[in-house]
Amino acid sequence: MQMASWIEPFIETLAQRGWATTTEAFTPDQIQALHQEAQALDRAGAFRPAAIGHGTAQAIRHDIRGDRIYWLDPERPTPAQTAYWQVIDTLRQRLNETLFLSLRDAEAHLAIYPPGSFYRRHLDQHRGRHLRLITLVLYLNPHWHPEDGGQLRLYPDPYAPDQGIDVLPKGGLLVGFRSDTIPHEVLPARRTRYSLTGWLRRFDPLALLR
Ligand SMILES: O=C(O)CCC(=O)C(=O)O
Ligand SMILES: [Fe+2]
Repeated sequence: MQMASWIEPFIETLAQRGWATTTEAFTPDQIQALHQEAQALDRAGAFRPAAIGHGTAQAIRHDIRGDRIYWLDPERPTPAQTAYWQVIDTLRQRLNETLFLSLRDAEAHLAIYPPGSFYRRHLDQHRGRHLRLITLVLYLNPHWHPEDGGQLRLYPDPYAPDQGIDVLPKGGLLVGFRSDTIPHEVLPARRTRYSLTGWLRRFDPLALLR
């Protein structure tokens, strides 16, 4: 199979400036299928309020993070999720080959931000745990406009830490950025905002002890 043409420039840009976007990773049909799945799962009550922190320090804090989430089970993918994992895995392998990363696996959750909700500025690595290296956010929102809010604001420049770059969460857009170095936030959404967020993780030596 020929390598999808978006992958090489996406990885090169990600390596150079720490973040990259593409609209070519998924077809409109794939995005629509994932969006419908998210809505059906939500109607079935499958989403849970997202917590902050890790382990026993977990807490629900709507003043920090107001989305609800549904973790995908990579062992039991739906057809729409199979297509998603294939793209994520191709990207993971290609990142390993070109940047000599040792990305071992991925985890991903669907997220729904109801109107008025947001996620304050943060990094995607949990304190004391450095497994997540690359964050990949795929947006599932048809017809999203600037007045709908919900922008992802990235702060990629350590020398201008408050200079943000806004990304509109339009359906079909995939954003990748370094989980360890790029602070980011989700601005308040004015419509229900759908996304599928994945993290590429390196090998966890502690897993051998469990
Ligand atoms: O949905 C987004 O644009 C980013 C979400 C995020 O930062 C996270 O889930 O850690
Ligand atoms: Fe994040």
